[in-house]
Amino acid sequence: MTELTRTGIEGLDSILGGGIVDNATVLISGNPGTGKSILGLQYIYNGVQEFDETGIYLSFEENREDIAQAAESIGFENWRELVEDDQILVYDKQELLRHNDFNDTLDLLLEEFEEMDYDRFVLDSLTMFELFFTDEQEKRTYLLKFSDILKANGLTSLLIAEQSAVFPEQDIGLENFLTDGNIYLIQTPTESGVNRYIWVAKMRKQNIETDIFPMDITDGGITVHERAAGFSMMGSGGNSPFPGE
Ligand SMILES: Nc1ncnc2c1ncn2[C@@H]1O[C@H](COP(=O)(O)OP(=O)(O)OP(=O)(O)O)[C@@H](O)[C@H]1O
Repeated sequence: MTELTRTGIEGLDSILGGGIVDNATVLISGNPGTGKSILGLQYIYNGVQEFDETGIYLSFEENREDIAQAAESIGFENWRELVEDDQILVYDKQELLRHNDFNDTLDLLLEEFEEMDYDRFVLDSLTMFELFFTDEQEKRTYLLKFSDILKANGLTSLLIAEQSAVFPEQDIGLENFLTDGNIYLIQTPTESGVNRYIWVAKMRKQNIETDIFPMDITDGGITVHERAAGFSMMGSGGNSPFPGE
């Protein structure tokens, strides 16, 4: 039987058919503010708190203090303790961008991963790869190497990408072809705030629900409601049904 890594996010695991297949690499995409970082933090935090699994959180976007504050503000009050205890390993932007050579930094990281025994991995975000690798072939080769090493080290990974929900057949970044799964976070403006949605568009080897489901972000993080939102990305003539997408 396939072993699954549960996200522990209410509603999401059942949409995923139980969780994410162990050692898979899943792309989490969405516009700014859609909840990608919160999903990443929650995945790592739940792993430790609920499933006794360790996690690596790697951020090119924020420093260690910002990450801890974000975790605390969403209700993960013992985040710092878990980091001090090495149950969560954080690499922040200051550490990652310390070396002049991005390639060297990545190689050093991958070497370190090979000596570690962690279960979960989050990268926030892939934008750094876009900035660094101007050559598509080079980027593709590197991303394949990166994802192979994550898998070989038993890490079940979420890679965060700044991109809106689009059709898989359309203009879509190369990294979509290198991952085992694609999850999109979507928000639409309302008079009083935003409506939030999650769409599991692809998950290799898993029987997933491909409807779009509403979700909320509250204290405690993301909750997914298992009542489909009543629209789909399929058959809308190439245009996203979401205003603002
Ligand atoms: N405690 C909370 N209750 C409700 N909403 C919250 C809470 N904390 C954060 N949010 C909402 O979560 C969203 C931010 O989520 P997050 O930072 O994960 O987004 P993101 O997709 O990673 O954005 P970016 O790409 O800009 O980093 C904001 O819209 C904010 O309003």
